[in-house]
Formats: sequence, structure tokens, C-alpha cells
Amino acid sequence: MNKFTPAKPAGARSVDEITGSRRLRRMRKADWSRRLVQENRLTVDDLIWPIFIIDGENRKEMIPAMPGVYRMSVDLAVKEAERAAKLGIPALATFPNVEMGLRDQTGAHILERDNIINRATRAIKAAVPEIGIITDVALDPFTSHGHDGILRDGIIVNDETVAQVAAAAVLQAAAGSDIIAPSDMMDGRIGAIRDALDDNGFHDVAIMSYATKFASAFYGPYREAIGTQGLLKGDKKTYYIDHANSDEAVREAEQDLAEGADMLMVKPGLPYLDIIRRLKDEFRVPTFAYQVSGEYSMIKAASANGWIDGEKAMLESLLAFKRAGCDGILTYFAPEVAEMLKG
Ligand SMILES: NCC(=O)CCC(=O)O
Ligand SMILES: [Mg+2]
Repeated sequence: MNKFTPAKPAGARSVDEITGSRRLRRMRKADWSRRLVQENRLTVDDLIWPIFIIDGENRKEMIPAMPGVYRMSVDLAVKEAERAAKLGIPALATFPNVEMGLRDQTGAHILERDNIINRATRAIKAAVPEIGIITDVALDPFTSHGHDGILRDGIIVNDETVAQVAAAAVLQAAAGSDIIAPSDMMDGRIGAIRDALDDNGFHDVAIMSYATKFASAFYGPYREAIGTQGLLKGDKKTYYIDHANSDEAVREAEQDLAEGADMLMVKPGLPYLDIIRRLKDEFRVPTFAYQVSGEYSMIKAASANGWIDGEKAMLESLLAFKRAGCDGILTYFAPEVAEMLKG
């Protein structure tokens, strides 16, 4: 068979003529040159590790939808906090799986001084004072219906929820929380939390707003982790942002900053890199992404099936957040990636 020789019409330009000799591959030619021009880097300082807390002692439960992630009793969470601090992870974010008997229509248990979240904060702060603690004040782990607000006649009532969330934030600060991170998306909660913290002398407790939390299918495994998946009826579209919207996300972030948020968060993460970039460009404040449970589990599942290289996909996804403008990432991969970065 004759080899096919593509026709080169007379007068065709050479590649150097086409590119003007600007060859971008020049700096990609070797590992050393790629390292030299690398624009963004992931470090352990970028990581926030979300952990799940349960009652009891020496208890560790698998979460089937999140391979490698566990619910832990407070004593084991303290050990994990020690490990995280040794790895250099700056902060933990704690989420409770509250006993069913303690959940009710209004999520009143969030107002118990000694609920599991506050006990975990106290224990971790006592043992590992050098690690930052971020607590969520949303009601969903505490309500019998799994919604983030107080439910009356089929409506999530905004203002009553805000008052309860602000009161809970004060208890969390009193327990030692460094950053209050409300994830409920009620209107006015940032300002109400800031006022409540200041009125109680917690001027140094910061607020990381889940400013743009989208109504998303990617939270599925988390709902198994905190035990709300069987409880939740309907959806959260009356308070989370429609995932079709981007200008609305900017307005939410602007509002939360005006109310006193110190930091912004975008959630979920990877499908929302455009939002991260918009917020960073627009406001230039510390901006975080939450790489949520579904994002974690997709990488783990595809990797377990041999369809992708899990480690590489993990690192690529985390670096993508940095490129998009994030100052840090809440990720269930935190200890795994910290070990890798250290090694
Ligand atoms: N308030 C915290 C979350 O909703 C986390 C969601 C997830 O990881 O899917
Ligand atoms: Mg808002």
C-alpha cells in the first residue's frame, strides 16, 4: 500500500509563519520547565477537613456512600484532630449525625449547650488548641424533617430560623468555635449572627458564609452521613440558589459581605468554578469552595472501578479550585492529600 502524503498547497504557511514563532510547547518540554512556569499550587495550608461526629465512645462508623469517610465519636475525633494538626491542616469543619430521638420539628437541640457539636468543639480545642474549628449552624442535622429551617405549614420560616441560628452560633462560639459557618441560606442570617456574636463578646469569632449554596444533586452522600436522607421530603429550592443562576450568586455574596461575612464559600465546588472566579474577581475577599460529598464519591467510585486514576483526579480537582481563585477548599480528601503533599 502506498503511504498517504497530505497535499501541501503551494504558498502554504509554515508553522513558524502561522505562530509567529510563538511556540507554547517550549516551556512544557520538561518537568523542570513545567515546574518553573506553574501558576498555581496546592498546599496543605489550603485544606479544611470536614468530619462527622456521633455520640458514644470509641465509635467509628463507615458511610457506605463515602468510601474512606467515617462518623466518629468525640474521643476519636480528637485523635483525628491531632493527626490533622500534625499534618499541618489548618482547620476542621464538624458536622453531627444527631440521634433520631433528639431531632424535632424546630431543631431545638441545636440550642443545647452540650449538644454533640459543642462537646466536640470543647474536646478538640482542649486537646489540640492549634487547629481551627469551623462549625455549621444550620438546623438540618437537628430537625425531624431534614430541612435547614423551622418548618411550619409546609413553609421554611425565615426570621424565626434566623433567630435560632444566631442563638446557636453564640453557643458554638462559647464552646470554642473559631469560625461560624452558616449553611442554611436564610435571608439576614449573617447580620444576625454577627450582632449576636458581638453582643456576647465574641468579636474575634469569624463568619464564613456559605454565601452561594446551590440546590444540588451532589449532596446525596452527605445526607446519608448525617442521617437525613430518609427524612427529607421535597427539596430545598425555596432557600438554596437555583443552579441555573450566576448573577443571583453575586447578589447573595454581596449581601452577605455587607452583613458582615469575613469569608465566602461556594458550594458545591467543581461544577461551580465559574461562580468562584466571579466572586473572587468581584469582591477580592477570602473565598472557599466546598468539594461536596457527591464530588468526593464520584472520584472514589470511578477510581474503585478502575475508570480513572483516583489520586490524580483528586489532585487535579483540588488544583482547579486554586486556579479558579480559591484561597482554600473544604474537602473530604484533606487527610489523604495532606499525607501525599507531605510525602
Ligand atoms: N452543610 C454542609 C453540607 O451540606 C455538606 C454537603 C456535602 O458534603 O455534600
Ligand atoms: Mg443571604
